[in-house]
Amino acid sequence: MPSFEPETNEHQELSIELPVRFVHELSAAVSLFDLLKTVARWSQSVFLAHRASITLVESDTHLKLIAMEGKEAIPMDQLLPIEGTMAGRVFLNRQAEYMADFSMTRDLDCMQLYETGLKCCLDVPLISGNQCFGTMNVAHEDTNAFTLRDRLRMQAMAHWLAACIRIHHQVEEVMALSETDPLTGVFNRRAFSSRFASIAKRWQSEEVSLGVALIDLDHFKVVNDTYGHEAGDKVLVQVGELLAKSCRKTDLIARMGGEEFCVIMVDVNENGIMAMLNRFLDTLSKMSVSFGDTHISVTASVGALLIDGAPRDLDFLIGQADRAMYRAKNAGRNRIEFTHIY
Ligand SMILES: Nc1nc2c(ncn2[C@@H]2O[C@H](COP(=O)(O)OP(=O)(O)OP(=O)(O)O)[C@@H](O)[C@H]2O)c(=O)[nH]1
Repeated sequence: MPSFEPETNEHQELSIELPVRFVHELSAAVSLFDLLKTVARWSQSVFLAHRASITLVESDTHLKLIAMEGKEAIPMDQLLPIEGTMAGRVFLNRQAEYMADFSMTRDLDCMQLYETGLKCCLDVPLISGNQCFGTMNVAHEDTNAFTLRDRLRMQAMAHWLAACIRIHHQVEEVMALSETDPLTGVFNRRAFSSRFASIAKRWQSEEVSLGVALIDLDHFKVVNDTYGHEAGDKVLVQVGELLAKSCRKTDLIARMGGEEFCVIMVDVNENGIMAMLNRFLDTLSKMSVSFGDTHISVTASVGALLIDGAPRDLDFLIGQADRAMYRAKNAGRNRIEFTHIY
């Protein structure tokens, strides 16, 4: 495999000329995916390549093809193993590689490119700070089609792209934190309202039924007063975990505040709602939270709704569920009060 000579000051002075339309399209990209697609598309023309692609790390063992332009030599849904591929090696070693002639290659990805008539490729790592996020790749139908200058230009683009990916990940982390209840890990009330807005759209357009359950722990003040606030926190964490286990993956679960949780279920019926909630209450009443030498048990009261008719706003639903939940409290707690709204 031919390697490039080391960078010199002269190389550092190299400039990259980018088509103005490329820069305009970059500024129009509204998501990371858009940005990667735009870069792949333009790198094909900037480097006069027959194929350009971008991979991002998917797991300890695989890269994922995220954007591709030109020859579809490797299917988009195929995960690339890090072991045994040139892209994987570039990712692991964090160093650009140039395969000038595929006829001798033993790398799985290069062999796949070779089968479709491509003869050489240039891969550079996407590095920002101390992290490598994946690789940028261009391939050509002629052997030895890329130059050192191409590598330096592509590496510079990859550094810039990696910085964008890094910032995107940081924004995602901050957003996840701002949406999560720090104690239990379920959504907080703010996230609940914004996620409900998108559920409401589906509710409106597909006319599916909606289930709501407001779950309030019983006599939780006694738990705090008897065992302390820390013990109460531990109970809340385990209730959140049990609720997440009891619900479907598609259900929206949030801690509304204090010892109150809410679940929104799309496309459900009365039997489904009641079966889930009964299972939850039953497991909860048998659950024992250990705290030091003590074991704490709690129960909950639930106000449940099924709405079959026209969509309603969130305040109305919470108000109705709250009323049903208080009926459950007044009727002796550890039970469900159900209301069907047509
Ligand atoms: N440990 C802990 N306690 C909390 C938290 N948020 C609210 N609480 C407590 O939850 C308790 C709620 O008490 P109440 O509103 O009187 O309700 P309750 O004792 O559960 O009684 P009922 O709802 O009528 O069954 C209060 O003692 C709050 O301090 C929290 O984050 N951690």
